[in-house]
Amino acid sequence: MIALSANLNKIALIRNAREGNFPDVITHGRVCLDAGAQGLTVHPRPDQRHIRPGDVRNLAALCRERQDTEFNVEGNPFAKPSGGYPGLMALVLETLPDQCTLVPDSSDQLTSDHGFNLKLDSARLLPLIAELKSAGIRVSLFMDPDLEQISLARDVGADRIELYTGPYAQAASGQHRALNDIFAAHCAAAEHALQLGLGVNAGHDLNLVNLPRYRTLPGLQEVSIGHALVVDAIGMGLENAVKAYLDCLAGN
Ligand SMILES: CC(=O)[C@@H](O)[C@H](O)COP(=O)(O)O
Ligand SMILES: NCC(=O)COP(=O)(O)O
Repeated sequence: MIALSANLNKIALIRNAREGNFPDVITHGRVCLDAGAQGLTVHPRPDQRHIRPGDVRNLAALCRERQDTEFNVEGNPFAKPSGGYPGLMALVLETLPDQCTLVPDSSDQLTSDHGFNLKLDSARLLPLIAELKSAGIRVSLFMDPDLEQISLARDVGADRIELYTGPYAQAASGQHRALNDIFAAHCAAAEHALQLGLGVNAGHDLNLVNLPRYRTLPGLQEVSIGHALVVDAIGMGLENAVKAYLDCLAGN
């Protein structure tokens, strides 16, 4: 069974558009879990454009009180603390999520748009990954489907990789020839990761149109989906949107 981890970034983005706490991120996280999502994902960024440190703390408590629910916190471990943002490592070691997905985003990026270059970052990542794992946190690295880089992910001690599916999603909305090539590259990357003993997650711009094919990726364990999930929820409601993604992942 492929786990659905609902990303709540965009709920927080709407909340931050006004003073106050409406919509309440925790309430909508609970709706996702009650609808059957196996976990929640957030990506607290230094500029706190959406998820804030308090959201991470509150969602960690929500997920802890529920059986078989995973909390996944994403972010760049090298981003400097600023304002009320304590830094990813401090926030994750304080809240102890089930999984931490390290992402090489710079602070000024609109969104995540590439995986790690471990030829450059391995030395800096090694001690951080060791520290997270010693705290009992599963570590996933946000990666492009590059076999050499995925081998380095194993070498630096990652438990899983998260395949960046942005280019796949772009191809799925355009010319199909590129889509076949890109999906084949993702399948080869997943097979390579599995042979190395790495788990395989995936995410970014997955939606109800491109997920039916992507769910056939060899050994896929978890997808984290937020942007399209929240857009779909505008039309069908959040509970129904979560159930639609779960049905899609189940092959219905
Ligand atoms: C790493 C990734 O692809 C997403 O998890 C990320 O959370 C997207 O961030 P925004 O929601 O800020 O675009
Ligand atoms: N890691 C991907 C994620 O959490 C959500 O990405 P998106 O669905 O908001 O593009």
